[in-house]
Amino acid sequence: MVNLRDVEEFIQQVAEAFAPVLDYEVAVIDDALEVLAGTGRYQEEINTQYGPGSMTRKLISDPDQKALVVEDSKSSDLCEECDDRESCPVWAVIMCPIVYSSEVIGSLSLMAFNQEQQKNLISNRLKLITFLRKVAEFITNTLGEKAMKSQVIVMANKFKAVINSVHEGIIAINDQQQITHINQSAKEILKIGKEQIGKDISILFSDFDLDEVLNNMNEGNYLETRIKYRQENKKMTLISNITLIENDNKRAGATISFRELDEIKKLANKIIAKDNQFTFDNIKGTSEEITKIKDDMQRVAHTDSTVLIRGESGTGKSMFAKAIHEESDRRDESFIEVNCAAIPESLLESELFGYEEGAFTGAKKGGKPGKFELAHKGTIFLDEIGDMPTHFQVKLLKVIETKKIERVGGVESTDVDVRILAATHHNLEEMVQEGDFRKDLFYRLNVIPFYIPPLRKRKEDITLLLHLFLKEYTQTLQKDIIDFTKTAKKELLNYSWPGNVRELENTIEYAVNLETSNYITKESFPDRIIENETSFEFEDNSIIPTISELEQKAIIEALKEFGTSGKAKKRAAKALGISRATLYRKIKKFDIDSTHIDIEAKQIKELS
Ligand SMILES: Nc1ncnc2c1ncn2[C@@H]1O[C@H](COP(=O)(O)OP(=O)(O)OP(=O)(O)O)[C@@H](O)[C@H]1O
Repeated sequence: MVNLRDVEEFIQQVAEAFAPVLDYEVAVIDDALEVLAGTGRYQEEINTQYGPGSMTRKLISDPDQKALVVEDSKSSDLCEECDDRESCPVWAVIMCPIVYSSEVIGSLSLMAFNQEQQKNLISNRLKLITFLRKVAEFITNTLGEKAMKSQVIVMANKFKAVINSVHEGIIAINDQQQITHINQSAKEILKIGKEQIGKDISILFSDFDLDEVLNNMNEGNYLETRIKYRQENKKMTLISNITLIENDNKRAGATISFRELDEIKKLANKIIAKDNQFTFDNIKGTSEEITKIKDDMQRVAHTDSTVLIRGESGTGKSMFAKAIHEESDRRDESFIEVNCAAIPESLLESELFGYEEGAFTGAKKGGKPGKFELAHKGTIFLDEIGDMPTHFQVKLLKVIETKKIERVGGVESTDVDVRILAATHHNLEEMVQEGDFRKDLFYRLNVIPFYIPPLRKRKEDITLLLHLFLKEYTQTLQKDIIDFTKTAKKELLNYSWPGNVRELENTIEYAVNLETSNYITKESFPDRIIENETSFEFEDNSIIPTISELEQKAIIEALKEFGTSGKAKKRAAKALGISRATLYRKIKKFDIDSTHIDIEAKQIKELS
């Protein structure tokens, strides 16, 4: 909101400048009816406030009035309501409004204090009104300029505050490549001060060439590129966004906003880690084997030694690798996972070691860092290492031994500080024998070996995981399922789980989806689980059922066949070749739930 008081001094100077020339007294009154400036008698009235009957009030209430003229203050209607009419020394007045944005914000008047002045004032009224209106306009313009200036200052301060509060470093340059602005973050990232202002940008970024940047800009007039920054001992790669500044369709300079590559990697890593939370706590299992593996891994996590994790597919090798990284001192740095089996042979080198610009047709501008570079200071997880082509194994071995990588098409090698974790389901010893895996690489990787036993070898974990996933999927799928029927559970415990935890999880998700009752029945299992049942029981020595299990199974089958009523149990006992009392005792011992058997028997009957 503008106020005439903002230019009070200027108005007084204006009044004093033209009052003597015109030979009238001048007064400027604001919209609070206070005298702001005045000459002669009015100088003493500065800051005096007029009452509501004053002429300025009349101008304010009717903004269309171009001017008010009092030819004789004693008889004019305009002075009728004025409190000072009787004592007023003024003979005649010409008053013009001072208008700002269509609102009257004050008045400018010329006053006659004797008869001669009165006569001249009235006879020159038209000329004087035109003059006063010009002066009023001049005051308004000055006020506008002042308001604009302070608005520009406020905006510049706000802009500065915003620019200084962002994490990106921002440097603005003019058309001559001279630095015009450096924000706070840029000063901190590059460890520079404002003494760089006015200098050529190449003093900071030696490779920077505005003409070249402009040639490579895309349609939105910006370019994403990497910038190398070297200063004394400091060397860093910046990920930058260069935007063209245009004025009247001509280039006026550019802004370069940037972040340190390492900083971005850390940030991305934190976000991913937060989402996934891969810690040892997320690896479920109470079996002796899993407990020991978790304990040992937590111990070796803090070293930089290479770890090779072996085990069948789906046993959780990737989970363990992520957990090692999360437990290690590198947890705040990148964890880069590479599935060696999924990368086409021809791309392995550029994916792992990166490439320089122009290394091959289709190579990206500015080149591309490889997985090893991205994992710098962090961990690289080489999954399915057994599937890495033999000719590439030599290159990998060299990197592991020298801790240096060379980008495809590059001439310089770069140091990489990376902890290596690897995994495979292949029998690497056998592969070494067959000549499919290099012996030297095997030894380099097999520094700390871990073997994750298959699920069928740790029945305790099957039970635990069954219930964990059942709980998880009943919640996710919003089903009202309480448990597995005993038969269903047994079926699952007897299954060989060739796909291990991954297969178990999928099976439970499948069953929870299909199940319509409150208990998971074996009918909700995928066919392979049921079909695999018998072959498995005698296939693997480790899971030959015990006599007690067979006994339990026979009792359940008999109860399903004959039913669970008193009479039915008598018949079941007979069929089993045991006494009724023995049958009751065994039902109690094996905790066989008649309700489940009834549900299942009913469903079997309905299906048959
Ligand atoms: N102990 C466990 N606790 C909870 N979930 C597990 C466990 N082991 C494996 N999983 C789950 O099983 C699935 C397979 O795990 P992961 O990918 O780590 O296995 P893998 O051994 O690396 O398999 P592959 O060799 O096929 O790559 C994942 O969904 C994982 O969450």
